[in-house]
Amino acid sequence: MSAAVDSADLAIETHGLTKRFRTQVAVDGIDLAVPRGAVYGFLGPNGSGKTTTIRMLLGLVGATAGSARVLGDEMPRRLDAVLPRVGALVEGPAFSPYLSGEQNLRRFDAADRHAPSRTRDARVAAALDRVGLSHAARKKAHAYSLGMKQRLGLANALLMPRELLVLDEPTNGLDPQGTREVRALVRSLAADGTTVFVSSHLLAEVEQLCTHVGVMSAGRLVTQGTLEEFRSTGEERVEVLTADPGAARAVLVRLGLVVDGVAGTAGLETLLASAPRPAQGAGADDAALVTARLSGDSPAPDAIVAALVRDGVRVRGFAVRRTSLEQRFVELTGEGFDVVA
Ligand SMILES: Nc1ncnc2c1ncn2[C@@H]1O[C@H](COP(=O)(O)OP(=O)(O)OP(=O)(O)O)[C@@H](O)[C@H]1O
Repeated sequence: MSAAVDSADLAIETHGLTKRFRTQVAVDGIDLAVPRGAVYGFLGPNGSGKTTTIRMLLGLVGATAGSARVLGDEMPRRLDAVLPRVGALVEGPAFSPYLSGEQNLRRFDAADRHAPSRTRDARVAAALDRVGLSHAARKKAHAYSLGMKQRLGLANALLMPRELLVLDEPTNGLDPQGTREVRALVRSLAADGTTVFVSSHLLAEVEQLCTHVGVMSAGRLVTQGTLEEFRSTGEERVEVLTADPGAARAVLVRLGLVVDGVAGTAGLETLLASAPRPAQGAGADDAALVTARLSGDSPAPDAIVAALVRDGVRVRGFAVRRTSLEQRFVELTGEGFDVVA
């Protein structure tokens, strides 16, 4: 799905990246291409290999095979040059519950040999401000809500200027308010031009936040590209509710559509929900639903209806539907997605 992009324009690039645990292949030869400036949603069901990929990108675990470049440098060989430019939120940082948010950040910053102590106070204050925690800077971390803790984790990732943020399920376990806060923060960081690589098992989250998407399924990257490309690859189908399914099928075939099937009345709920109620005495009992795929050469929907009517097909309902993103994900991964926002 994705067009070739120059390596220099990529914040993350992997080739055949693989991780095997004993007999299990957790990540199976993936070729990631994350353009600089993108908000890249790394989407997949639980256990599909997202965290393992992120851990390899950050040099937290070695790859079994393949290569990875982060911000143009090979990982993990150039770890020391790369990591200072990357802010990461992988598993929540181990904050000390009895220190304040501010004290926790100072402690983490002091442990970072790239962080100048001279500017520490200002940088800690700026990071707290950035994530909206200035008011709670002196509060002990144990008194923070989950959303606040997650924002403190992001503040930690932002103590130094970063070119790339890598966030592993940043809204996992948060209540709706915390989720909104973290998403708004990610959006504002992206608006500053920071490349964001964010994993999620929530389709709605990726739709709301991301410019690009990569979909993992059982260790494989099954698709990647812009969100727009992804939306536009959904197929369009026409659905005809009719008492003359045989004649309808013949017309659709003549017009060059690929007829998927003819369903009995059991499958009609979706169409009936959006179609006008059949007139009395013309109930759906004797009707069937004929579905067919549209292609680029297919006539316009109104021409299809006209052709059906011209041939005497009694059309009781007609709809054009595009495969939803959710259906696309299910098709790609063979698994149901958690689509809760
Ligand atoms: N250290 C490990 N040892 C053995 N197997 C592992 C290890 N880490 C991960 N796995 C396995 O690799 C597969 C991928 O796990 P991973 O955590 O990368 O998936 P994920 O997409 O991030 O899922 P989740 O959202 O649940 O974290 C899983 O089957 C997991 O059990």
